[in-house]
Amino acid sequence: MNRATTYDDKIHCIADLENEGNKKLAPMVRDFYNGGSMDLNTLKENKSSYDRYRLRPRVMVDVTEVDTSTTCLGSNVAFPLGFSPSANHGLAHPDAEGGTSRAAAKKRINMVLSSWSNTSPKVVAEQGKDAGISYAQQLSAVKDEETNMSIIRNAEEFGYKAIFLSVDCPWLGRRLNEMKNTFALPSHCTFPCYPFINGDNMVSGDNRTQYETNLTWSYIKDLKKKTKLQIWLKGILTAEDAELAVNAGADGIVVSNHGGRQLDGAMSTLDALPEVVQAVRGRIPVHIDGGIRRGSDIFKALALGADYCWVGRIALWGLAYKGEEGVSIALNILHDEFSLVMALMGCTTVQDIKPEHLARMSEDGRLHKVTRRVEAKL
Ligand SMILES: Cc1cc2nc3c(=O)[nH]c(=O)nc-3n(C[C@H](O)[C@H](O)[C@H](O)COP(=O)(O)O)c2cc1C
Ligand SMILES: CCCCC(=O)C(=O)O
Repeated sequence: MNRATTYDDKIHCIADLENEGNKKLAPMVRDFYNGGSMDLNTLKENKSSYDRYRLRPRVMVDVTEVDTSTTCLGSNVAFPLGFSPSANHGLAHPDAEGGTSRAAAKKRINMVLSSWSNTSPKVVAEQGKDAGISYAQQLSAVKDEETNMSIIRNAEEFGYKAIFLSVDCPWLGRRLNEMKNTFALPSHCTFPCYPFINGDNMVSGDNRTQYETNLTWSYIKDLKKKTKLQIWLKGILTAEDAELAVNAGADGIVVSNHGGRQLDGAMSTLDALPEVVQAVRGRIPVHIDGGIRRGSDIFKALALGADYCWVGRIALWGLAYKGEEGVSIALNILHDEFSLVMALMGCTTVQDIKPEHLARMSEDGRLHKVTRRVEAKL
């Protein structure tokens, strides 16, 4: 591909999709999707961290063929990107999670379904059954273990490959937008994983929706005995917890801060990534989400040691803009951008992407070539 592709008369990059998608949303939904907790510092840092790295391109490489494919959860995928779990796709467009899933299947990338989805896990997985992609079920463990297990049993039955346990939300973050807007769900939004909810309140006093506050490492060991599905931990930010996660038997880690919606002031995920990668030492895969908006961001995360990237809000903006088609536009943009960056960086396979492809800008504006050893020091 030598010339840039046009996708849609209004959408040429993810920033365009964010603008146009947001225009179609009611303010309460727009703020719920885009917002984070408290002062939004972590939310902003997730994005700005990517700008602290510059690319060190290598030239005079034959880039006639660039292979962006990789493997994730046992599937060969088109490029190292998938959909993070995000609640309430039905607020963006009637296509909801089914549309997101069809777009993922068309592009051949993986998807994690939120336990707070408005579409059933069965229907979501059916959309991609012929595409060879993998689905994972996200779980925010609630106090009632029967409810947790019913979600896991459904995931097993409908062919999901893994449970992504969110470990960063024993208490829900303080999201000021939801307070200011008195966030309430429209009556058409239901939660198939929590079929007993029939009102506008997602997290009530009921044990079946109250988050479990006493999750500790033994929970992972117990869970591993109860299901054959892989157990991934989503929301790890430190080397210490990465080591404990490996010891507890986690099958993978997602370096995540919940898109800046939980602990404001927490490290950005790109800043946390090197210490987690170093602690894990290749024993299990390390993935990342948060703030990824361009193909070059995916490249940077891989160069710092991530095996795969996930995006949350981009799917929501795509859905808001044009349903499933909007999500496909987003994926085509990101895939094309990533292919182009690989070519211009002199990389023809994903395995070619190395720390040496980056320089980090320090506070005094100087650039420092990245090596795994230097970067792992905080
Ligand atoms: C509207 C919204 C809802 C979310 N719901 C969930 C959820 O149900 N479970 C979860 O683990 N993470 C949830 N997340 C966090 C995402 O999985 C992901 O970590 C985050 O969106 C990544 O950041 P990004 O949006 O900058 O890509 C949600 C994020 C958003 C924006
Ligand atoms: C009640 C939690 C909703 C899903 C979630 O995790 C989020 O909005 O970030």
